[in-house]
Amino acid sequence: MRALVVTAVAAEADSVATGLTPHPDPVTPEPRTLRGGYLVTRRDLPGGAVDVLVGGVGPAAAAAATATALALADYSLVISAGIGGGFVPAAPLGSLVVADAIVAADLGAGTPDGFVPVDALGFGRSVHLPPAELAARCAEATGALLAPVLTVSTVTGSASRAAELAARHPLAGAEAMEGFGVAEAAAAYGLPVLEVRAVSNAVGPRDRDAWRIGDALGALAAGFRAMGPVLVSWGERHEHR
Ligand SMILES: O=C(O)c1cccc(C(=O)CC[C@H]2O[C@@H](n3cnc4c(=O)[nH]cnc43)[C@H](O)[C@@H]2O)c1
Repeated sequence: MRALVVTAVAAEADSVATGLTPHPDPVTPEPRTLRGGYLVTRRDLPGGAVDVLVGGVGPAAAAAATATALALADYSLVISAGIGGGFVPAAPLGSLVVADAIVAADLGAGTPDGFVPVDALGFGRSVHLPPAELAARCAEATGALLAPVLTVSTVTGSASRAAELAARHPLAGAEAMEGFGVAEAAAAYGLPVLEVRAVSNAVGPRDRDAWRIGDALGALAAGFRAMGPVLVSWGERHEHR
């Protein structure tokens, strides 16, 4: 199994790499290599390896970084991972959400009758579906909520916006900014995609003091520690080469 994990910032990449390290050493800085202009940390797993790449914030940066990495190396699975906003109470602070759907929640057109998503406009897709079995196994192994994860270009900052998104996506568990970009690049290479988010804040009124980024990064590391064996097993059962 050769997985590419794409995060927005280095702190998220460090959490993922720590989770995939059997005996992490908190003192030794992570050795990173530069590949195609992006910082990458390598983790070896039984029967394969995971490359953790720092791709930047937002769907465009994530898509560019993912497509660059997929053009330079051969992967069998792509994962968008990082912190995200949780739709509470379903996804409380410090919890994990594994996407059963990766949704472009603000890609489309505003009309007098409301938002029309890009697929309804006839210009492409607004949803990517992870492999159902793999997503379910990852959620089970990590204790995560299995739910749609929304990709937005602007962090929700009001109760009205949160309500608008929840009304359109009543099952949504989390909101972030990179998943759909990663998924579009993965789809271009015919690769399966996952998204895993650790909840750092509640989706709603902007309250920076309420963000718990440190706790979310810890949950992200724990999540990848639990996911490691699931990824290895899935690779053994789904890769015949
Ligand atoms: O409102 C602020 O000033 C503020 C404070 C801390 C972080 C931000 C971000 O814009 C972080 C975006 C970054 O983190 C992910 N993320 C985390 N929570 C959310 C959210 O509620 N909605 C969307 N994205 C979120 C995101 O994937 C980015 O990588 C702002």
